[in-house]
Amino acid sequence: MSTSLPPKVAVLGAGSWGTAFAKVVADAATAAESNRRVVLWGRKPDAMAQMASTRINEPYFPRVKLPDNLEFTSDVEQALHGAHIVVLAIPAQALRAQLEVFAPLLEPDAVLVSLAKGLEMGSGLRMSEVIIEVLQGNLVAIDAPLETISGVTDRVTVLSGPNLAKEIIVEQPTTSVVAATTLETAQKVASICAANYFRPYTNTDIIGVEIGGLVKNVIALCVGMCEGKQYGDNSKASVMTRGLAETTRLALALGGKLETMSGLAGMGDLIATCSSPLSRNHTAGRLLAEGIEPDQLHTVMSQTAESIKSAPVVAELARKVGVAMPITEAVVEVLNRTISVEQLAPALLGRALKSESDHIS
Ligand SMILES: NC(=O)C1=CN([C@@H]2O[C@H](COP(=O)(O)OP(=O)(O)OC[C@H]3O[C@@H](n4cnc5c(N)ncnc54)[C@H](O)[C@@H]3O)[C@@H](O)[C@H]2O)C=CC1
Ligand SMILES: O=C(CO)COP(=O)(O)O
Repeated sequence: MSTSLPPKVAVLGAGSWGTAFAKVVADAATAAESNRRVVLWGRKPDAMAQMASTRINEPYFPRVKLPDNLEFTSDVEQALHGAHIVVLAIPAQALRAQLEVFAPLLEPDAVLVSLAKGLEMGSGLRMSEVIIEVLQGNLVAIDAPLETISGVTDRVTVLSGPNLAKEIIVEQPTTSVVAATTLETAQKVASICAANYFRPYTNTDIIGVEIGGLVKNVIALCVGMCEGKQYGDNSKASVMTRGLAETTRLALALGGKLETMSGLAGMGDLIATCSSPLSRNHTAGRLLAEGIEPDQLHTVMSQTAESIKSAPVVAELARKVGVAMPITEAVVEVLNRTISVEQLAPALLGRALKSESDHIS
């Protein structure tokens, strides 16, 4: 990358979180009096042209004027040219196909930041694993040196935490976590998104941060069902707490760290998503309890609720590594229509009694 160009961040995906996060990065640049460029890319040319002229993302945040230093484009080549940090705000199941298009256009030293909270159907891979696989595949295809190929791992980072986009877009204060293989890379990413209403922490537990973020969506779906059934706070607190227990079991089995699960990407995000009517996963659960069929959810909501597709993949991964995840299994049964929402509580409460500290089941 030429040193004469200003630093540049590209945010790919102009949905709810991509737009809100691009605003965070643009505001962070202003606060730091940096000449860093921030570009938001979306796949729909008309929508991006309208955003460029009005500075408003009408379908998602019709009342929010986006910052003057945020650029908009539907031309991915233009977005990625000179970008030293590339943020991926594309839903989990679409990420691989999109990244295969983006990969040849990336700057060779670009750091990637994954915002998605899901597991890939079919492969069962976490998003950081999908990104590494695609980027390395692209480098192998062009016969890149081995150290360049293995170096990809250190350029892939994850950002997760209690980050409801609808709160962040109106600048309500929050925190988040950036995870990378090295603290140095995590700090580099944290430095471009530290705004006066957004405080990113850093750690090196990519597995824990990703598992916390994606499993809490499944738990939020279950809490949403409680909400829809008008169960009270005892029920919801029980699902959240036991949900964190099974999330922790899975994270540890995969190599994640215990302390991550009581941090922002574990407990923090779980509390935010399970408690908030703004959460799409929580909303999806409530709608199921109100009688909407699982295959109608996406149409009714018109926004991504990752747990609908990730829940069966989480359950499969847990079975593969020998971890019991009863709440996740029960949610999958509701999504498959093997049991009804009414049968969810009896199915969970009727299991054999056990010690609370039993880490196996
Ligand atoms: N909205 C939120 O509050 C937060 C969302 N996330 C995660 O961020 C990810 C993205 O979610 P949202 O932005 O909320 O979803 P969204 O449903 O608001 O937007 C998704 C965007 O991706 C675009 N898209 C869909 N398929 C695409 C494809 N094949 N290629 C390019 N673009 C495509 C859509 O056009 C849309 O603009 C999800 O994994 C979600 O779990 C994480 C934290 C907060
Ligand atoms: O991940 C989120 C908050 O941290 C957003 O949750 P939803 O995808 O359920 O809206």
